[in-house]
Amino acid sequence: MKLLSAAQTHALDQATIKAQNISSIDLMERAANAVTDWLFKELLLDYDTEIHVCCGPGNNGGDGLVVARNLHRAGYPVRLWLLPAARHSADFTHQQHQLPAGLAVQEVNPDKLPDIAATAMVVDALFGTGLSRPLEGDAATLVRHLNASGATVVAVDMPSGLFADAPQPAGCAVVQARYTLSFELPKLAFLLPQNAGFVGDWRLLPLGLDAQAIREAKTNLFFVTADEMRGRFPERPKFSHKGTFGHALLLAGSQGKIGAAVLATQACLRGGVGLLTTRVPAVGYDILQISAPEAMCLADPAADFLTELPDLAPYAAVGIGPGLGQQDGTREVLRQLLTTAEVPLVIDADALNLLGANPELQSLLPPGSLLTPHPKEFERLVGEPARDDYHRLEQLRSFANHTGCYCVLKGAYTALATPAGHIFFNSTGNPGMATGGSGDVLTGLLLALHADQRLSPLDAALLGLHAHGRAADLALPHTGHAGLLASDIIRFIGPALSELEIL
Ligand SMILES: NC(=O)C1=CN([C@@H]2O[C@H](COP(=O)(O)OP(=O)(O)OC[C@H]3O[C@@H](n4cnc5c(N)ncnc54)[C@H](OP(=O)(O)O)[C@@H]3O)[C@@H](O)[C@H]2O)[C@H](O)CC1
Ligand SMILES: [K+]
Repeated sequence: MKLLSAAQTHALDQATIKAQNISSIDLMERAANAVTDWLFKELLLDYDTEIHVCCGPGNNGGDGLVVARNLHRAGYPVRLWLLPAARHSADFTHQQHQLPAGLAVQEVNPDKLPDIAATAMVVDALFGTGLSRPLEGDAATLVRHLNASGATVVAVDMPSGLFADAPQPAGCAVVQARYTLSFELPKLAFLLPQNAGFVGDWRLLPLGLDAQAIREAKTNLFFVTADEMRGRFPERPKFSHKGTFGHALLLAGSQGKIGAAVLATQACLRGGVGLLTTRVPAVGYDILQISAPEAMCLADPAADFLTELPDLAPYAAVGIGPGLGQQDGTREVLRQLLTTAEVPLVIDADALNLLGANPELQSLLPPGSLLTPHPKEFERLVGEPARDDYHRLEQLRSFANHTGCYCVLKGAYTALATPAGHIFFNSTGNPGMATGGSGDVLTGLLLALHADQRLSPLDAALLGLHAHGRAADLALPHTGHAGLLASDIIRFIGPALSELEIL
């Protein structure tokens, strides 16, 4: 799915109106009816629920007027609040004239704000994609009042005060929605951790936007859905053999962190690799052989950390990082790998920290490699803290661009930046994954997919991110969030990948 800017969203509305030969009022009715249907279906409102609908002066407010009308007609006791404004949009004014006589309408008085019970439901239709500056004055006062009420706030299209595609200054008033009901395509703002407290759970409602206009809209930001991933993992041909799926090499583990090597090894095996050799320091040999008998184990001559790079000739892809430690000897293994590898590399964890601590190594990164930092590792890699999540995305894009590598930024919506400047947000996964070892599992899985000769580096990365989150989602009913372990994710890699084989 494309992520479009506020300006592009507006253009898409106009294109839809033209292509479908409808009026802007028709589109507003569709939007507001979809919101009302959702409220009826998902919130199961009682007829005595206190409902407040707060409307701003533009078309977001117009949507709110139609929602209030619908709720009133359905027999709910709705109170409608209008924000004082010098000008209103034409469609707002049109909808204001359609309000039924019995519906209570009041202008918001900042000196006597509405009484809102904590058990009430508030529909926030103050501002949407037309927000042109941070909220202040009456609008900010009302928003702070809504947030303090403790009521369940359902935002129409956007939590009011939040920009769709740019940061807002710290401390300015933004609605803290429990739900945000947006239309057809998500907004970039929904995917960034800094906005989680405003957006709440977001949903996309159908609006019937013009498919051709969506296809033609230019963007380098994408939200990757399950529908888009389905069928992208090729089924195994009947006459395949283990060579078809590649022989991978994993460099991992150090004294006290052999578990990371085990997890990455098991995940790589479950990711369908043809053959896997794992290189661990000697201390890990027995552990690995016992816990992952399907993998070959190549022990380093040193006991506690890696000091020698094996001959790379047999391998289709190499992964490095889980539990590696940052010893000088291991740094030299990384340096040698970066200068000699001619196959795709997957670089994680301490290998990233070594790249951060030794920036001269970064110029050796073979183009096309995949790096998988979490935000702290990414900060060490680029050597500069980000101002906010939007700035961090720009840093990510620029890093991928100047190194020619694919770079992940792990999070609730893990982002993948490509050398060409695209950013793909993953849609699977859950908070149970915030636990030690889940990154090691991702590395192992990504390594398996990079060794598979049938997949491009981009598809391998997208499939791996999707399947990793999906495996955790499949594990969740068995474990709950708190009880989810990295090894539970491994158990469900197979089923998660199978889902992606079928169109
Ligand atoms: N496809 C769709 O998604 C559809 C969306 N619809 C809804 O329409 C809104 C966008 O409507 P728009 O009228 O463009 O914008 P808003 O309603 O968000 O706000 C515009 C008015 O608000 C004023 N404004 C902007 N910022 C502030 C501020 N900080 N303080 C006070 N007033 C502000 C703005 O005035 P300007 O001075 O900036 O001109 C406008 O008066 C979208 O979000 C959906 O909810 C349609 O219903 C159809 C389909
Ligand atoms: K809103």
